[in-house]
Amino acid sequence: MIKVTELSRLYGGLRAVDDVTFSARPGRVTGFLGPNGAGKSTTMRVMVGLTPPSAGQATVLGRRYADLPNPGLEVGVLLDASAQHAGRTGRETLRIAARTMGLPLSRVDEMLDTVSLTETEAGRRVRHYSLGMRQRLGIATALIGDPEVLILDEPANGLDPAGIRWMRELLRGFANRGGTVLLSSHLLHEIEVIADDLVVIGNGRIVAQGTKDELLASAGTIVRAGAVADLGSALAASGIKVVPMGDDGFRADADPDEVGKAAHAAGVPLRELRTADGAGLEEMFLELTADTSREGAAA
Ligand SMILES: Nc1ncnc2c1ncn2[C@@H]1O[C@H](COP(=O)(O)OP(=O)(O)OP(=O)(O)O)[C@@H](O)[C@H]1O
Repeated sequence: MIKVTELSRLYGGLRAVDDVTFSARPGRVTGFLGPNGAGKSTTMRVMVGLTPPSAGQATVLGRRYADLPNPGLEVGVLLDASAQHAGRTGRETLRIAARTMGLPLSRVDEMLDTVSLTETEAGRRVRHYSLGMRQRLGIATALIGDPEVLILDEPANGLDPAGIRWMRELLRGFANRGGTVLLSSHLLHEIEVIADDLVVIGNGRIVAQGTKDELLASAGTIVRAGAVADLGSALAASGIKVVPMGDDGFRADADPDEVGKAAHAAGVPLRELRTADGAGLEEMFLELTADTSREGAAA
């Protein structure tokens, strides 16, 4: 369990993290989603004691990270795969992690196997690793202490499609065994396929949170018609809020039944009527973060 309570972190006048509250629960993968500069990394750095909060707190398994006696046995962390010591081999990196945590060195081979780094690759220096290999090594280091909680910042960066699928299955298995996973991403589709719960952040503030299913359900209905102006009037007359989609339709804040009835009552023939589901999450993400993303601000 990870709990973040009324957390703020200021850099000079900038509120990088602004009164953020959420939790990540055991048995679930929680996706921490937001555009560049939203405050994801800062929040995660506070969680693992690398950055002090300006206000509020973050606890892992009921305690501040700094108060965990042997944190690697409870929380696996991967914040920046490129920050690993470039002069060490993969195997050395894992041996040091195992020694620091007081683990048998047999864990090193187990972890190399888990993340599919070969014997030869494990013998190479990290400076010669690709980003994807560094991510695998970082995940191996995070998992070596057999922790209950995983905190991963953009773990899919640099992984090829097969690597992304592998990681997805690994994290799913971890959560299914009762583990807590928090992973950040600015890649909506990556998060959408893996996460059970979502926390969306923009400009340091939480803009939406809930189960993925709840957020998808609240994404509304896609509706299109040849007579798009008439459709707009019909929906407005029924008190249904809409956002334009393309030049012939809307995303409506209502379920398809209501939208269909409103169009039917006004005699507007429809081209399309469906729940927004998967496609809606992207739109919701862009909408929720429109005030906060660079593109939104520029627009
Ligand atoms: N040490 C620091 N000093 C000053 N400003 C900082 C520092 N660390 C982060 N910031 C600022 O805080 C804000 C949030 O940054 P953060 O790295 O947490 O965002 P992020 O959501 O992880 O973004 P990305 O997806 O690009 O990694 C940004 O405006 C960033 O410039």
